[in-house]
Amino acid sequence: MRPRVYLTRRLPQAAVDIVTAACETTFWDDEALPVPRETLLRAVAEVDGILTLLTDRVDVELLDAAPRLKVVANMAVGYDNVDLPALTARGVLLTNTPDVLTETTADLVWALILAASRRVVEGHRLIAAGGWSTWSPMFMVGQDVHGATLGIVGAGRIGAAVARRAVGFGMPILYHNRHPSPALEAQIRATPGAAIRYVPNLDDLLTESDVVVVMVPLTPETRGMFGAREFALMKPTSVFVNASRGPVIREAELIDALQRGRPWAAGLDVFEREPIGADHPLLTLPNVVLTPHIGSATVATRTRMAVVAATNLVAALTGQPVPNPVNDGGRLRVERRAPPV
Ligand SMILES: NC(=O)C1=CN([C@@H]2O[C@H](COP(=O)(O)OP(=O)(O)OC[C@H]3O[C@@H](n4cnc5c(N)ncnc54)[C@H](OP(=O)(O)O)[C@@H]3O)[C@@H](O)[C@H]2O)C=CC1
Ligand SMILES: O=CC(=O)O
Repeated sequence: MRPRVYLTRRLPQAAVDIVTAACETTFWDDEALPVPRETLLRAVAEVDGILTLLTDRVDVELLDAAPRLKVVANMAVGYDNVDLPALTARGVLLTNTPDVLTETTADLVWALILAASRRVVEGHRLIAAGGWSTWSPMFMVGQDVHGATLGIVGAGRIGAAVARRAVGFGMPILYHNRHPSPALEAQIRATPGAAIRYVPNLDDLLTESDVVVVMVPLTPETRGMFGAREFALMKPTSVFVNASRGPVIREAELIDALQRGRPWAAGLDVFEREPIGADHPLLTLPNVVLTPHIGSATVATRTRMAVVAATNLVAALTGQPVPNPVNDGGRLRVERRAPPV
């Protein structure tokens, strides 16, 4: 009998085709809105696998509702929406979608760096409000990006792609991870004149950088990593960009810091509680640029992510090698299990 799966959102047809070719498939037939929790809990009762988005909470309650579940294929590289220890304890495999979104997300980080540094959105708003009267020497002046020191917190796949782009802007690069990355350093130094340095102490990176980009995963260790203390260390001319996860930042403390002018400006793609509304206090600040969690949002990349998630799901349920397992223990159990009856 073919495995049964549930897709928690309407996906690009290329991904649906992969799943339906191998599995009995039901899905939440809406592209824009997440499946309501009660519907999801009912839908997973008989399934062997689910394809989830980062808007779906995969926790003990859901696992209890899905006794046959063998695999959760998350259509994202981040998986902080999933209770990984709970999945692993039950031998349920988790997969994610790394790599295919790396360059696209790095592009968006750069959009935020440039827009926040050069007041792009503020300028647009000013014109739209009829507030542009003349050219004057210090009108709408921002901060230079070229030649500025870039500090990357979380220089993994995406952070490294951000760093590669910085070489073209002539920016010296600092990075802070738990471990240095000789591969990244070699890649950057392959360009004559390009400079990169590992900074083991986060405080040092914050005091030395002109632009700070955060690209760490959300974990117990990184939750609340940036607050009033960290912002106070930054330069009064600094630009802060977060495209990782909202809860890495203590948002109320960032708002307070931006009101005080340190950092000088911020570009944010992610928020403590998403989605945020038009009444969010960040929108009262002139020195922020906000995007609605669209780091990987291009047609090509979202299609690739859906295809990768579908491929992971099907591979796990048909005994094929799984391209992107997150928890190896779960994967082994999947392979040992008898086919679904
Ligand atoms: N805005 C958006 O739309 C998107 C957001 N994301 C977010 O970006 C995150 C990163 O993705 P990706 O680059 O592929 O992931 P990677 O795992 O490749 O990179 C994460 C980096 O963070 C570092 N890191 C992890 N924990 C810590 C810590 N406690 N302190 C300092 N550094 C740390 C890691 O290095 P080390 O292990 O040495 O510490 C690693 O270099 C995702 O988890 C997701 O949350 C991803 C895609 C799109
Ligand atoms: O935020 C997106 C992801 O892929 O993670």
